[in-house]
Amino acid sequence: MSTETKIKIAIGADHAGFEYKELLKSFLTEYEVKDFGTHSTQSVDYPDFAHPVASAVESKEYTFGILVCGSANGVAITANKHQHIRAAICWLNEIAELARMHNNANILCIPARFVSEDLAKEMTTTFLNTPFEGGRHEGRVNKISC
Ligand SMILES: O=C(CO)[C@H](O)[C@H](O)[C@H](O)COP(=O)(O)O
Repeated sequence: MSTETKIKIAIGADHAGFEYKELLKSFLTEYEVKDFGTHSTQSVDYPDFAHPVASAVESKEYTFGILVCGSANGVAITANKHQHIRAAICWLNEIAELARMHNNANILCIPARFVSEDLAKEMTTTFLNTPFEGGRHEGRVNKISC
């Protein structure tokens, strides 16, 4: 039994992202993942699930967040209302990489209705394994918070 501490991930979705959330939970075996819901495909309101994930990351109890909805717009708009959250909508693997390298994003937002399951998994792996570059990007990121 490894005693190595696992990186903690907060994950959430609305009904449109539910199936991808379940897919990613089963994929993220190397992490400690907390599921903030929703727990079915019954229609729900995305802010009810994006806010708790954003709060969990903002508190630093969780290192990263993953949010999934149909277009990713709803969860991203909601999460970015939180002062210390940088939620990035990603639809290409390179965008997920740049979200971490250049923007130090701490929440990955996935548009379930517009990307394949394989791409969702690829972007998640990239996002979680790409460090922030710092340097010229540090000052830019520090200017984001009002
Ligand atoms: O916020 C969104 C749209 O920009 C999300 O994609 C939601 O998942 C979507 O609005 C849900 O749509 P539905 O018709 O209620 O399933």
